[in-house]
Amino acid sequence: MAAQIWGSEKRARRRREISAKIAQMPELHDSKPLPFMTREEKIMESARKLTILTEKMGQIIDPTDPAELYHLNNEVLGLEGNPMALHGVMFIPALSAQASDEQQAKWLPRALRREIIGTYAQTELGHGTNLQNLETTATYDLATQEFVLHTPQITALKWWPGNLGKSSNYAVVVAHMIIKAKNYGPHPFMVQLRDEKTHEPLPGITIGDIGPKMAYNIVDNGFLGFNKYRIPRTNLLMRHTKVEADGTYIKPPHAKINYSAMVHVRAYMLTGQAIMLASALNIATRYSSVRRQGQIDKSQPEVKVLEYQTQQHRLFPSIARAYAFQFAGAETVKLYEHVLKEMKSGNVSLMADLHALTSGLKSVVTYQTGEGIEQARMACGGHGYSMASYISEIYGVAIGGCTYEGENMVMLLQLARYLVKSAALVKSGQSSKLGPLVAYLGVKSEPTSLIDRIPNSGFTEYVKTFQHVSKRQTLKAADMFFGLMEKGEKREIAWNKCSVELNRASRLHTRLFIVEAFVRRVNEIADIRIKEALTDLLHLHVNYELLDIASYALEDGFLSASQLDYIRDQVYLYLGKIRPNAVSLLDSWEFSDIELRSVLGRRDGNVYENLFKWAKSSPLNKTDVLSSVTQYLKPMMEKARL
Ligand SMILES: CCCCC/C=C\C/C=C\C/C=C\C=C\C(=O)SCCNC(=O)CCNC(=O)[C@H](O)C(C)(C)COP(=O)(O)OP(=O)(O)OC[C@H]1O[C@@H](n2cnc3c(N)ncnc32)[C@H](O)[C@@H]1OP(=O)(O)O
Ligand SMILES: Cc1cc2nc3c(=O)[nH]c(=O)nc-3n(C[C@H](O)[C@H](O)[C@H](O)COP(=O)(O)OP(=O)(O)OC[C@H]3O[C@@H](n4cnc5c(N)ncnc54)[C@H](O)[C@@H]3O)c2cc1C
Repeated sequence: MAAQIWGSEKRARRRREISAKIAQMPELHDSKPLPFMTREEKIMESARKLTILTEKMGQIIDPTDPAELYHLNNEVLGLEGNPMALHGVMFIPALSAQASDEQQAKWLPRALRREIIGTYAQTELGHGTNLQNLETTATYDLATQEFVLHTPQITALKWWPGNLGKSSNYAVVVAHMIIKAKNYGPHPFMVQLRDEKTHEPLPGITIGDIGPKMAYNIVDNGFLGFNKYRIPRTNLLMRHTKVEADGTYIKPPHAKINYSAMVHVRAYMLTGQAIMLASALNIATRYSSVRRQGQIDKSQPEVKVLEYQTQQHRLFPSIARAYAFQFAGAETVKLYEHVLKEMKSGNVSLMADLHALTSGLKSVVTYQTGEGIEQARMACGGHGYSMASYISEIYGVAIGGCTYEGENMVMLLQLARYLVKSAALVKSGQSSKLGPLVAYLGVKSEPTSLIDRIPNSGFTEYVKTFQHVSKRQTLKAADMFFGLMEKGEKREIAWNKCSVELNRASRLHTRLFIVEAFVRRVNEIADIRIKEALTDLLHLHVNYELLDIASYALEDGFLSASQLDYIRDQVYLYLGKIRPNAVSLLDSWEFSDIELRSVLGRRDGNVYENLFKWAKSSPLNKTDVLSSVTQYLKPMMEKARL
């Protein structure tokens, strides 16, 4: 099963080997539990481990393999980020995709050797979503052949970029490029921020940390202002766009090609989200099979809380989602790598499809991951609320994904633009022009679902039902939009008035893709036992998801009330079938105790003793009487007694 999750037996084996090596290297372990550290201590601890990793990485992993690097990071540095998180996640990908060969030769080896630390600085205090209204300017000075970076007002301060505040000394900065008074829109520039020897900010740069956040507090998300700060013309990233010495602008082959670093993260973050969901579920499911509370049959002893159907209903559909996201994420990464290769050789025709797909997936996956992790926390009762469970940290990190790389509603609306264009093709009789991901929009469906009518139909009838609801909602939302425009409404106003319906279509389309990716994967599996276990999970997934969106299928009679009862019964049937495999389905992800960082989710199940040990190690317990008591509470009580 681990081979299915991680992509191959070799990958699963390598993960195990890497975890085993890390287990033997105490210098790479947290020196004390992260929740007991201050933010400064955590950053220091992370930097300490990071430098050891830079030295010893080659002994543990193949540093050129992103999957091994990701695993090493998760084990050693953890989810809360690290002082170089953005260096790998966005700085290097931005340089790789947007810098010319000559620029790459100059900067990439230095970045890869970690001679310099970089980040991606795009979002500002006043604007994050609407890139057209970013306010930082890069004005070309023809006389000196330099760009002058400037922050005209406080809202133009860069705000949020990870590791910008304290750790990075370089950044890819996105600024509006102005040449001879003409604004060419946002473009990426390579900018040195700090002196390489002293790490002091360079003159003309104002920089710092934006303060503590809901989670991710090891990352020094930062602010950055420029006061007429000059960089050479050749620091504009010039793989796709060029500016010649005389100010001549050569436009890129696709208007949005400079957005590729964002698409990179949107594609790769899906499996990251799946891992976080599976981690929280691993903790909750293990704990639920240790925790005994109450009886189902009063004549019997107390049961493990995992025996309760409500507990299974709370956890198991999310287990199915974690697998579904992992499989959909793996497919998306493959597609991304393919499109990137094509883009590098000048073919930009697949960018729109990839943008639409990753926009929808990013939104649905992060939202449902957040939901699943929060349910996992509640499933652990009181102990879930303790930082000893570590679930709250996983939650805080995971839901950051609903916001970064494009706020979820906004990204769903990006997918909706693609769906509406596709609907227009269907309406004008041009279904043959639909791309493969939306081809179903042009296919006539049966009048009613055959879900419970065709025995042994595999998952075909389910897929058809998902296709039907997605198609219907897409065409309905598109009709609403076209209808408003026909009535004379301006395009943008009509769009806004339909945007809730449009986003519903985007969610349904994305959920269909996730179901299809799961079905594709299960169909590929040769090992009978693995196939059986995953088929059970897929049954739970399709029935649970369908129940969740049933109103769309009920409103036009595609599903009947009796079919809904059938689907509900299937959910209960598969909850019971999955119960014996539940812990194994999560243990198959092979998270080590070091990686999980959870007292509650320990592999050995020795929860209570370790919770007590954890509580005793709280800094508050170093002394029996705190100074808050001697200074304030004790005098107060004494005064009251007089
Ligand atoms: C390697 C491992 C990675 C693991 C990762 C795990 C964890 C990550 C950890 C921590 C977080 C780290 C980093 C976070 C970083 C950031 O958040 S960086 C900042 C991200 N910011 C955003 O995402 C901003 C969101 N806004 C946008 O993307 C754009 O403004 C928006 C697309 C909303 C609109 O752009 P705009 O230029 O204004 O668009 P127009 O209205 O002019 O045009 C829309 C048309 O353009 C098409 N389009 C837009 N984007 C793309 C694209 N990327 N590719 C292809 N096409 C694109 C769009 O489809 C429209 O086309 P039509 O007009 O409909 O044909
Ligand atoms: C943990 C974290 C890490 C980050 N790291 C980085 C980084 O490394 N580099 C970087 O540059 N940035 C980074 N960011 C910033 C992040 O990319 C932005 O916050 C994000 O893109 C959302 O933009 P915003 O803050 O402007 O939200 P807003 O756009 O102000 O969103 C507020 C509300 O307005 C709604 N809204 C906005 N526009 C529309 C619209 N057109 N239609 C409908 N609704 C709309 C949204 O849906 C939302 O409900 C990070 C953010 C976080 C939380």
